Amino acid sequence: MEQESEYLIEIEDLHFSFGENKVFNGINMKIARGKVVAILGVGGSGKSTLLRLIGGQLKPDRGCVKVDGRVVHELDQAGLYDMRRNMGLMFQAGGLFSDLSVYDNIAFPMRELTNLSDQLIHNLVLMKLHSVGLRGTTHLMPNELSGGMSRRVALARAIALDPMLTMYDEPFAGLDPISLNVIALLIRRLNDALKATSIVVTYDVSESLKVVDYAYLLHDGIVQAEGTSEDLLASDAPFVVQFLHAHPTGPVAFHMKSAPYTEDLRLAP
Ligand SMILES: Nc1ncnc2c1ncn2[C@@H]1O[C@H](COP(=O)(O)OP(=O)(O)OP(=O)(O)O)[C@@H](O)[C@H]1O
Repeated sequence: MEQESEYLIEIEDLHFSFGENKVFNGINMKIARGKVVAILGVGGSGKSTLLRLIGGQLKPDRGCVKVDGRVVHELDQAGLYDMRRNMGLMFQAGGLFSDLSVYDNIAFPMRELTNLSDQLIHNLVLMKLHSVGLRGTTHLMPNELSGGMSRRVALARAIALDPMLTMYDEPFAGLDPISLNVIALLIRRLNDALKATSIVVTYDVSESLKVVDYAYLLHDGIVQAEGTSEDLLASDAPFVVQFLHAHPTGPVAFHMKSAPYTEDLRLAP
């Protein structure tokens, strides 16, 4: 029997463009099973695009993403379905269904993707809500929750089917510092309790580095730096220093790539 790799995700020489816009120019990553890994980068550096390549919603131009040993872009429909069933995704700002109660939001993936009985679903929904500290909110509608609470419900929904991989896209965006801390610790705790693997995509460096095992810094289509939180915090590489300490000047330019200003102005009517 083939031996299981230590790595759940292996990304090899990944190239990807949206038309002329080259988002990845040869990315390599290895994400070990059981770990919580941060993908860090400024807005537009391709973090969400990377999640879509891992989930098989996009296909690489070159290179590949392997999940659990299988090349994602070579999977057929059944293979993709099977893989996605084992992935939990928490979108930016939670993405709860606004017309479903908290209970029904969490039951939704169980009803859609399993044949579990209503009784079992009931118990599982309560267990998931209990794990995020919100068992008392089953009857509430999303618009009755605070930002931090709705993020916790979204987290419970992301882990509804005990996924082998949970991907969090900007889980901290728009939260107050206490809620943010609660979510970060929950991501860590749930990952360890489920013996799962998690990817956290975020620009929130300080919060994520407190709870992750490893982090990758994306910029200009490549991995600019990687390492444990300790490695990155101790690094004196200019890019890492600028990014970690949010300096407005340094290798990360304020302006997006564009034609020279004078040329652009001349084009104006
Ligand atoms: N569907 C799309 N079609 C065309 N271009 C896209 C599409 N989605 C993203 N892009 C472009 O790809 C690049 C990477 O975007 P992406 O959303 O992955 O970055 P990000 O790091 O997640 O940004 P943010 O933190 O702001 O969400 C950007 O230049 C963006 O404009």
